Amino acid sequence: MYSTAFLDLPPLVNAAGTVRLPGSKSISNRVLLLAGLAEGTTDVRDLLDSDDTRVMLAALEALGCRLQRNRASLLVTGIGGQLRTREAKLFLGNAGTAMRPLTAALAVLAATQGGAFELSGVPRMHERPIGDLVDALRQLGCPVADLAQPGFPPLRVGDGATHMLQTGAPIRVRGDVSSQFLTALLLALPLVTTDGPVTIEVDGELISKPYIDITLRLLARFGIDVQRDGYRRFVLPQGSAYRTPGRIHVEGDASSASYFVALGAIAATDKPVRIEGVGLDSIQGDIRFIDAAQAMGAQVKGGDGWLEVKRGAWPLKGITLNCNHIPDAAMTLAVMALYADGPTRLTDIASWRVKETDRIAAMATELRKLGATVEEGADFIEVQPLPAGAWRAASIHTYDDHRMAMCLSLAALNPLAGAGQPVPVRIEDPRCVAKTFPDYFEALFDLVQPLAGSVPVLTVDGPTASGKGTLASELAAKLGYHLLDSGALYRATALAAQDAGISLEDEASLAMMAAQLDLRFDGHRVLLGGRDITDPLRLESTGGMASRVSVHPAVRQALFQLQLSFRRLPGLVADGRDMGTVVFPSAELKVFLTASVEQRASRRLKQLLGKGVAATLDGLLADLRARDERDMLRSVAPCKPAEDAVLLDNSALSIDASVEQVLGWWQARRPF
Ligand SMILES: Nc1ncnc2c1ncn2[C@@H]1O[C@H](COP(=O)(O)OP(=O)(O)OP(=O)(O)O)[C@@H](O)[C@H]1O
Ligand SMILES: Nc1ccn([C@@H]2O[C@H](COP(=O)(O)O)[C@@H](O)[C@H]2O)c(=O)n1
Repeated sequence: MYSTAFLDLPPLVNAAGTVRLPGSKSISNRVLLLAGLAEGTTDVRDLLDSDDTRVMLAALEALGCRLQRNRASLLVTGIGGQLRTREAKLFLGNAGTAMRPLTAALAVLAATQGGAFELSGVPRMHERPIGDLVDALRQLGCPVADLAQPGFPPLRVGDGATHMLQTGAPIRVRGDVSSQFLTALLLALPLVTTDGPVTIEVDGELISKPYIDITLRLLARFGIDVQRDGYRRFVLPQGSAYRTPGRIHVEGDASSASYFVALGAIAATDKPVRIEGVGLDSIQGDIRFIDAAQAMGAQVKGGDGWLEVKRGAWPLKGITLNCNHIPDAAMTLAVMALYADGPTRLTDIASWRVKETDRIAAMATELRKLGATVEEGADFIEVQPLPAGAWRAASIHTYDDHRMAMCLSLAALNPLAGAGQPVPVRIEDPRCVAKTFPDYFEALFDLVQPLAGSVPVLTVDGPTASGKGTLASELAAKLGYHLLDSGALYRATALAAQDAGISLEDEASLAMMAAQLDLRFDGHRVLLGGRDITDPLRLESTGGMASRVSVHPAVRQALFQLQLSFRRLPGLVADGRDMGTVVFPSAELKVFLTASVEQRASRRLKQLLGKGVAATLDGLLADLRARDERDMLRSVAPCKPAEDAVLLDNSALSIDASVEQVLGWWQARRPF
C-alpha cells in the first residue's frame, strides 16, 4: 500500500495480465455482522482486509465475539443474540457498511436486554445521514440519542434499561436516500421475532436494489428466510434465528472489478485483462457494470469467478444510462467517458452526494482539472470526451474517497486518447484506497505498461559517506518510488569474488561473475545466492574492495542492464557515482551530494561506532581520501556531477533539511 502524500502515475499505454480481486466490502461486513450475531463459529474465507472491515472486526471484538485468524480464514464465534458487553464506545471510521447495521443491531439488543452503546466515526461519517434509520428504530421503541447534529452520527443507542418493542405494527423506513437503512433493519430485526413476525415497509422508491438482494441472500445463508412483496414489504418470520452456515466464502469485490474492466476496455489491445475472484455468477449488483462497459465498447467474456476484458469499439461510445442499480461502479463510467466519441450522461445518481464525499461534485471538479467539460445536476453528471491535445497534467484531490483515487487513476491512460502530449496524473493521498483495496496501485502497476521512457528517475550521486544512501531512501519513501543502491551491486560483486577466490584485478572473471550475480533485495536484507550478506555488505573493507572492482569497464558494463531494470513503475530514486552521468542520463532530476571530507569521516565514524565497529577518525580520513581519489580519477564513469546536476553540499544541513531541499527541486520539475 502507498502511504505517501501523493503518487505520480506516468502516462500509460497498454494493459494485460491477471488481477486477483480482494473480497467484496459489502459481503464482508454483512457476513461479519451475521456471524457475530449468530450462535456458533463461522469460518469466513477470503474476507476483505481493509479499513472498513477492520473497524467492523474491532467492534465485534469489543462486543464479545471471538475472532481467530488462520492463514486462509477467519473464525468468528458469535454472541448468539445475547449481549456479552452492556456498554461500549465503537469507532467505525468512514464505514457505512459498519455504522448502519451496527446501529440497528445494537439498538434492538440494548433495548431488549439493557445496554448503551456509542457509535462514532471520522468527521465525514458525521455528515452522512442516518436519520431515516434512527426514525425507524424509534418507531420500534428503541432509545436512540443524537450526540451531535440530529439525523447524523455520533449516536448513543440504548439507555441501560430494558424496553418492550412495538414489533406488532409494520416498521416504516425510507428507501430513497440509502438502501443501507433497509439492509440494517433486515440484518438486525431477526433478533426481535420471538413473539411474532416483524414487517418492514419501504417508503418511497427503493434505490440500489441489488444491495438488498445481497442482504437477503446472506440472511438466507444464515438461516433467515425473509418473505417479501417486491421491494416494498419484507416479513421476518416469527422465531427467526441466525444459524451459522459453517463455512462461507466472500467473493471478490465487483465494484473494484470495474477499474480493471475499464482498464481492459481502454488499453487491452492484444491480450486481455483477466479478473479473478468475481464473475458472471456474482451476487453483487455491481457486476452489471459489465453491461455498461459493453455498451461503451468493451469486449467482455466471463464465467464463474472470472472475467476477461479487451478493447472493442475505439474510441469508446458515449452512453446515457440510469445508474441507480450500480451506484458505486458507475463512477468508473465517468472516467471512461473521457475516452468516448460523444457525451456520457449518468442519471439517477443522487446517492453519490451522500457517500464518502459528495461524489458528483468531486468527480466534476477533478475531471475538469484534467481539461474535461462536465455538467452536473442534483442527480446526474454529463462528461464530454477529452480530445487528444486537451489533456492537462493534474493533481487529483481524492477527498478521502477510495473510489475517487481508483477511478481517476484511469486518466493516466491519456496517451491512448490520441497523439497529443501525454501527461502524468498525480493521485493525492493514495492511501485512501485502503478502505476497500489496499494494494490497488500495486495491482495496477502489475498490469500496465508505461509510455517508453516515462517512468521518472531521480539520481543522487556523490562521494563516499556524503549521505547519498540516507537521502535516496528517504526520497524513495516519500515518493513511493523504487530504490537502487548501485554501490550495493559493486559491493556484492566484490564479496562474491572474495568468496570465489577471484583476484580483484581479474577484470574478465569479475565481469562474468557480476553478470551472473544472484542478488535479491528483501526489505532491508540483501541475499547473495540465498546467503544473507546484509552486514558484510556494509563493512568499510567491502566498500574499499568495491571501489577496486568498480574501476573495470567490463564489470561496469556487466552491471549496466541490472541497474536499468530497477526503473519500474511508479518511479526510481538511484544512488551511486554515475547514476546521472552514465546509467540514467535522462533522469528528471540529478543531485550531486557533497560534504567536506572531515564531515564525512566524522559521520562515518559515528555510524560505525554506533554499530559497535571499531574505527578511528584518522584511519577513516585516509580511507575516504583514497576512495575519493580512485572513484573520481578512474577512466570509466568517474564520480563527478552530470552537466545538468544540481549540487548540494550538506556539510551544514540536517538530513531532514536535505530531503526537503531535494523534494522542493523535484516538485518544481513536475508539471502539477
Ligand atoms: N545531512 C546529514 N547530516 C548529518 N548526517 C548525515 C547527513 N546525511 C547522512 N548523514 C549520516 O552520514 C552517515 C553516512 O550516510 P550514508 O550511509 O547515507 O552515506 P553514503 O553516501 O550513502 O555512503 P556510501 O557511499 O558509503 O554508501 C550516516 O550515518 C547518515 O545518517
Ligand atoms: N554507481 C556506483 C556506485 C558505487 N560505485 C563503487 O562502489 C563503491 C561502493 O559504493 P557505496 O556507495 O556503496 O559506498 C564506491 O566506492 C564506488 O567505487 C561505483 O563505482 N558506481
